[in-house]
Amino acid sequence: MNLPKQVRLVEVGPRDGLQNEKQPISVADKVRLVDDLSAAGLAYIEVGSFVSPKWVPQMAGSREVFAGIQQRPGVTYAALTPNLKGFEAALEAGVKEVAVFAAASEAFSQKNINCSIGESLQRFLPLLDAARQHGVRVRGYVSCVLGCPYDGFVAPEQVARVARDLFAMGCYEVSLGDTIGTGTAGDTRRLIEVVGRDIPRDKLAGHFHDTYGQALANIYASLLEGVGVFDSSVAGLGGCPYAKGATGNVATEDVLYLLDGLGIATDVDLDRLIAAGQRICTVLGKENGSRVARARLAGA
Ligand SMILES: CC(C)(COP(=O)([O-])OP(=O)([O-])OC[C@H]1O[C@@H](n2cnc3c(N)ncnc32)[C@H](O)[C@@H]1OP(=O)([O-])[O-])[C@@H](O)C(=O)NCCC(=O)NCCSC(=O)C[C@@](C)(O)CC(=O)[O-]
Repeated sequence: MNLPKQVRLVEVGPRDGLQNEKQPISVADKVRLVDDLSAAGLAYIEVGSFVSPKWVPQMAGSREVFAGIQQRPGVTYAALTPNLKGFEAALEAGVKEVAVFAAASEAFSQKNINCSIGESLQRFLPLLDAARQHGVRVRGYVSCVLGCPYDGFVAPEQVARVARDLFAMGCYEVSLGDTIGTGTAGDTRRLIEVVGRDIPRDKLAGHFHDTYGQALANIYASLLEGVGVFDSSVAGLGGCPYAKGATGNVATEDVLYLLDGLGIATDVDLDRLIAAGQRICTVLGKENGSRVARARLAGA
């Protein structure tokens, strides 16, 4: 087995995990979550997004969250920005790394950011220029890489075109999002094979929602294909406001357990992570979405 020796985890819980919550979550609770995650050893945390508050009300306090967190050395605290306006707001909040997000399906692009794929890419150009000027790194996302809630099947070649454009315009890494979590390990390997013709595999990341319970299998398939960066969400929090029925991202605790079993070390303390996940679940009044956390908390 030729697995990557190191894996980088991108913790998206405070953003992807919380953006869909209907109940108000205080800035203090969001700050506590981010601080708990960094204390557990996660080195990359997506803290929030600078998007229209009419579209995603839960992320409206992102500026305050950035102001409240304890920034630990060596940890990247990132934000989602859909356009120059969002980028400028992020910059004002002191954000040092942002992510732009496109989709591989036209219908999802319209529902999520109210424009076509082509228009979204045009919007990102001035953002990437501004980011270069300010020394801000930009990550790219492609949604619906293994299926779209509106258009159904999405061809890997279409994903590859969008990913290639994001990479060519300066995104240092492209995260491939299985937004609705329908993809299988076979689909994942084919996708990486196609996208990997244009983009080095060490510049790709996997972002698997676990709606159909395939996320860990898809991560393993990605590892076999040489991808070594994965997005995950503590306690499996989340869903997507524009993908009905989608559950959260794969739980970070479950990914750690998988990696540990493969002999791939991370610097994350699983017990502290489980405590962080359980705390936010208590705040939200939700069951913990991590099977590993549930098992450990039950004494298994
Ligand atoms: C992109 C827009 C803004 C277009 O929305 P729009 O309505 O077409 O924008 P607009 O340019 O016409 O502006 C309309 C209003 O929004 C304001 N506005 C404009 N931009 C901003 C901004 N950045 N921040 C704050 N406000 C903004 C603007 O100032 C104006 O305010 P008004 O004059 O009406 O008071 C909107 O559709 C939007 O904010 N969408 C965000 C959707 C979102 O956050 N989705 C979830 C994240 S993506 C995701 O979860 C998938 C991912 C990444 O995890 C991977 C995966 O799983 O697939």
